[in-house]
Amino acid sequence: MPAEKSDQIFKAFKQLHQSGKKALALLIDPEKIGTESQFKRLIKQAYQDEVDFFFIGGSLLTEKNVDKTVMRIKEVCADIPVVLFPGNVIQISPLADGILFLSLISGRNPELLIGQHVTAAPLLANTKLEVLPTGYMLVNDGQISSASYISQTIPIPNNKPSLAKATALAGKFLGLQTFFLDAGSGASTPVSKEIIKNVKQATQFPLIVGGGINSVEKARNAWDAGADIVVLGNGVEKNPDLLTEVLDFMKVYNLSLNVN
Ligand SMILES: CC(C)=CCC/C(C)=C/CC/C(C)=C/CC/C(C)=C/COP(=O)(O)OP(=O)(O)O
Ligand SMILES: O=P(O)(O)OC[C@@H](O)CO
Ligand SMILES: [Mg+2]
Repeated sequence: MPAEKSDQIFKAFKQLHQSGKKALALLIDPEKIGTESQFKRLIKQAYQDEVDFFFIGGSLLTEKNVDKTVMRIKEVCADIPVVLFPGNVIQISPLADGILFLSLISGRNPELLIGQHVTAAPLLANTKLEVLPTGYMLVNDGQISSASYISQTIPIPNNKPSLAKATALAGKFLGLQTFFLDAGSGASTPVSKEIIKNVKQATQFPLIVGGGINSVEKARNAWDAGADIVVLGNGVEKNPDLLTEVLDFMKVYNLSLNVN
């Protein structure tokens, strides 16, 4: 019998989308977490600053330590959702709360549109992980990111909102219910406001935006354009104070929207 699944994470995503309240996800790369004490400090900081979600994953993870990373987060804060953001099927951990079941709809690589999913589905059915069907779109101006290289796909050009909109609409018509626009980790230019606006307006579903967001201003641009959840990865790896700065700003931003 398949394990019973909760729908708490998708409910939280929908609540954000419906209320207009903004949220932040901290992306943890299990292979870039530094020493035990540095990692504990970061997770405690995220907890105190009230981060909304932890995302865990990477384009290419070479050590099998996703389980251990989830456990170490849960030891410090059990009540913040830990969501897998997997580059492939071996990054599944039954200890997390949910999984972004990404289909790379900006690409034409069948393995990442449906292949990994067929391998993962029976495993996921036997876990309590909440499965979040997510249209994953890489958007970039030609810079090769780990995700575009590993997936061997061409991102949607950042100045072609009509292509992004058509792709997202196709994802919506296929039944996807969350969308993730990613410029790729460490991108020099984040996803454009125009693309975020178009995809949000076309899908009317929760929207996650990440890649190259390494300042309060870039986070604000993404939220202003329609992102519900902004993802921070490399920026916080380089400067943990960025997390506090962005979360402090987000609280004021949400107060100004009067949606708390
Ligand atoms: C459905 C399942 C289980 C797997 C399929 C997953 C898909 C479609 C993946 C799409 C392509 C891909 C390789 C995505 C990776 C996204 C990710 C976790 C990026 C995190 O950043 P990195 O690209 O690892 O950044 P660094 O190079 O900075 O480490
Ligand atoms: O590491 P950064 O540039 O913040 O990107 C995060 C994530 O969206 C990458 O897939
Ligand atoms: Mg990585």
